[in-house]
Amino acid sequence: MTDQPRSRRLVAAPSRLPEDSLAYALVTAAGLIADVVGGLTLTDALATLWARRPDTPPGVRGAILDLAYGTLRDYGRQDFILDQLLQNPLPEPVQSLLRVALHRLDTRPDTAHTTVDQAVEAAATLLEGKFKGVANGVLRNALRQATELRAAADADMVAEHRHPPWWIRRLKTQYPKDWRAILVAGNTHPPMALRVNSLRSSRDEVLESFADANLPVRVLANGTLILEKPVPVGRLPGFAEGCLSVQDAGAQFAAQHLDVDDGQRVLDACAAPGSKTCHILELADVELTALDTDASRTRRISENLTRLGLSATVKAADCRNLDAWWDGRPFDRILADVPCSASGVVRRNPDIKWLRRGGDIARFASQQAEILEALWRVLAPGGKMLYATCSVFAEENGEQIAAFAARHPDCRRLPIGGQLDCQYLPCTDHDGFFYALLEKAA
Ligand SMILES: C[S@@+](CC[C@H](N)C(=O)[O-])C[C@H]1O[C@@H](n2cnc3c(N)ncnc32)[C@H](O)[C@@H]1O
Repeated sequence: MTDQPRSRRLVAAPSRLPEDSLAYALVTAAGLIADVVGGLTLTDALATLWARRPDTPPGVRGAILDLAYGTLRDYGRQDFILDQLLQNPLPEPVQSLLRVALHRLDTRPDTAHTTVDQAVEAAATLLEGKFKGVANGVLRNALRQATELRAAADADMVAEHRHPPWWIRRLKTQYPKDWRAILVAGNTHPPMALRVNSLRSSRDEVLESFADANLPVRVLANGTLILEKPVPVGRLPGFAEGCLSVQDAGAQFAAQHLDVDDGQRVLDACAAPGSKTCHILELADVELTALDTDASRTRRISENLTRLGLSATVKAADCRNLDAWWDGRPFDRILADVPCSASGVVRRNPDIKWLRRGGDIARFASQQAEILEALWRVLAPGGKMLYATCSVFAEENGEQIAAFAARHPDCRRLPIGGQLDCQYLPCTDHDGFFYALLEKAA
């Protein structure tokens, strides 16, 4: 995905394909991939798709999502293979249809011929069917040359690791030992992780209800429940009653590391959609202000608070603009869960790795530095601020905090689990997160 003009071009699946056919899922997923190639996030592309086709049955939605997410996880590999098979890229969305079909050939070799037939059916409905023959030829060549193509892809850095070159190089420099494991984790399917709302239920009660519902689950050291197989939230016993929330185990460390106590005044400065806000309120009886600059996303904070039976003051404001939201009373605890590259959560948002550019990291870092400066002013003497990102890049994490501490003699860094830079690398159990706890001199 190179620097393309950011455009919206969702492709409507032609109605003559039956909705429950593989061809329909392939062509619809191809439209989503073409949107991402055009610069849209997958979340936005999906929102548009479901708004246009609200009656899509759950099974069809699932098939489209699997293909779209899987294709974006593997994107670098399919483009490498298409480069070997095509003289010039085909116009969108045909090129993306081939990406999706290659992804399916790779992951479902048992149904290779069905995939090719259905992809050709799908191609017949795009751009007046002009590329049906080419699609057929390319996919059949991909099957015939599978062994050679696989070997060539394994020898190419981007095709092998399925991340952009600048990203791989950065990780190699910053994590000489772990870069490969980080990339592998970024290409896996994320687990469905849950948080128990201790105000509404106990972990034992939840475990019992899951056993009754035949939903196998395991418990991590920080209390996170990991479902063996993801299910729609509607099937989770106790979800509607506010006993549970969906939240990655790495994200659950935020409220746990903030060190909150009853009666404190707490600020969650970048709070939407409010997962960590709610977790803090489940852990302690505090007076909490939840801020977010994005007014549409602050509504999600309020919805989550209501579902879980919690309350906080929710405001839409840029936390750097103190005049817009601060009443002058300092906070005992501040969570600064700042906007970041999200490089630690690419397995959940695989479009991110292709949409980001290397230069974005410095832009995030300077925005984060501004947020830290503003929030330090509203922290009470003796108070603590937890800085958090879901990034693995040092510029946004250790380097950011080292520079901040150097600028502020009244800042003392407190260890978390024995470490000043608490970097959780993405792995089977959790996404990648960074935490640093800062105390202001009394
Ligand atoms: C990592 S997300 C927060 C996730 C949230 N803490 C949670 O756990 O649900 C970062 C958030 O920061 C918000 N944001 C970005 N810049 C901001 C600013 N200057 N002031 C307040 N919020 C900001 C974004 O709108 C986004 O919702």
